[in-house]
Amino acid sequence: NYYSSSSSSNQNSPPSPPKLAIIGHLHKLGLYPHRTLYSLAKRYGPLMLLHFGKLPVLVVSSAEGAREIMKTHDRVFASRPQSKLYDILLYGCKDMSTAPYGEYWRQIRSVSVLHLLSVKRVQSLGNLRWEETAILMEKIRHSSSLSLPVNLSELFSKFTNDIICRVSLGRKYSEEKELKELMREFTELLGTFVIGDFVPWLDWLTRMSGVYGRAYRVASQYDNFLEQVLDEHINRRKEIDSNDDDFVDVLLSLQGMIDRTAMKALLLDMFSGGTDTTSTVVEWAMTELLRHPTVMKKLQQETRNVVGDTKYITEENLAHMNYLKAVIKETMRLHPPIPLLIPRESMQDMKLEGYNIACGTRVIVNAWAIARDPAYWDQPEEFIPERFLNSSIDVKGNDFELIPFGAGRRGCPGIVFAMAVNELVLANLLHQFDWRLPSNEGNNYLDMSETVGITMHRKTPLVAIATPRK
Ligand code: HEM
Repeated sequence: NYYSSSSSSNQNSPPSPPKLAIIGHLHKLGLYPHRTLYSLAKRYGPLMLLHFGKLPVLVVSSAEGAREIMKTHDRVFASRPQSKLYDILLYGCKDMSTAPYGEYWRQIRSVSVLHLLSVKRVQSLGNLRWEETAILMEKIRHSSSLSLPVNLSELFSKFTNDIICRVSLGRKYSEEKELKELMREFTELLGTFVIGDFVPWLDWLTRMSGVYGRAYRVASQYDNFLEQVLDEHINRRKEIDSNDDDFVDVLLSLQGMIDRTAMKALLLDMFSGGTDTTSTVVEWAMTELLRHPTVMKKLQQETRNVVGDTKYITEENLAHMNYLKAVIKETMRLHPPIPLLIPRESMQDMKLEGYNIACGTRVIVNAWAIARDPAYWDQPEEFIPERFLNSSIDVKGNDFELIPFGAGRRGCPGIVFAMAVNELVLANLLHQFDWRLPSNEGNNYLDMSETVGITMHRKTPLVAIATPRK
């Protein structure tokens, strides 16, 4: 018998499904871990203990549980699990998102929050967002004038990548094919599952597969690129005294507070944390709007009410668009870009709701499951933005039934940045164009399959036809 039985009584651990001898519960994860873990949680409860290899993993699937982890005991659960692949790709986990809890993390986080991602800093990037949004709208107008369908997934991905590149590095790199390929490979590697992290003696399987070799190559190529960017900026800074500093300029001005490796690692965070996440929100929002024409009409009505016949929506206009905000929240409820958030790790033995949780336990919060739990949401599977109109629930990490950005001291520091982009682009897409699917089969035929890497996006690209609004 390869299975050992449920260990709910084991030293008073949380309930646990039967597991296999060596790999524990790893075989249970399947292609869509957020879905399989949700099904398991329905059976074993909102605090469930799994084992990945020998490693204990606490899976949290209720808002109350999430509050315990990310608020009540936030400090205990404020570390991140280490992985050999992250070590290779992220300068020995010198970036913010994978750095273990401690003085180094605290320092780079406070520097970034203050200088790179603050409300003031994000506001100062308004012109840049505006220019890139205008370019995106122009591309759509062009396709529309030729009666061509628009590949929205591709456009959104390029749009957010261009914004992040301009903001962080000072210019776009999307025409540089090699770099684009490098970024794609980097993201793919970050999302790769490595068995050796859980069952060390099976690490040879990963080595054999060539993943580590690829990671070393990608890390070295990326390092060359970032070194070049840093040098270019240092030389340029000597020549001109520019007012529109990009992130690299800001980081260089902080020399002494952070070193060169930290700078490069933080730049990698911007790409891995900021690009795909932001574009998938717009991608899923447009998907849901195409499936719900009445919601789309209502949103278009709102933009009309606010700006009338004026062609563009500006950032000042957004403050008056409550329905737009509700549409974005509802999109993030049903399609959180990182459905299982980024895992945490506990730093001491403790008791949680009567259960013993050992130091070093990995914690997965299933934000996807919580956001569709009928205990908190009416008609949870339906896309109904109206539910947010007379509600104070927000995505900022205070309402634990909706935590697409996580919460607490390790919660996402890019939230203001991401929301500013999402709101502006979605408002303009709807204000400037009418949208329909290319086929005449009706909106219910729109493929809703997901893929999961680091982020959860559409499996097939979203293609739609735009007509400029009169
Ligand atoms: C819609 C867009 C985004 C979503 C859904 C998102 C989601 C998340 C989530 C779930 C976490 C983990 C939170 C936790 O452990 O509690 C996180 C962390 C992080 N995010 Fe975001 N993010 C987004 C955009 C951005 C942007 C635009 C940036 C930067 C430009 C960014 C940078 C980071 C960083 C650096 C961390 C690690 C923080 C730490 O460990 O201290 N994110 N994000």
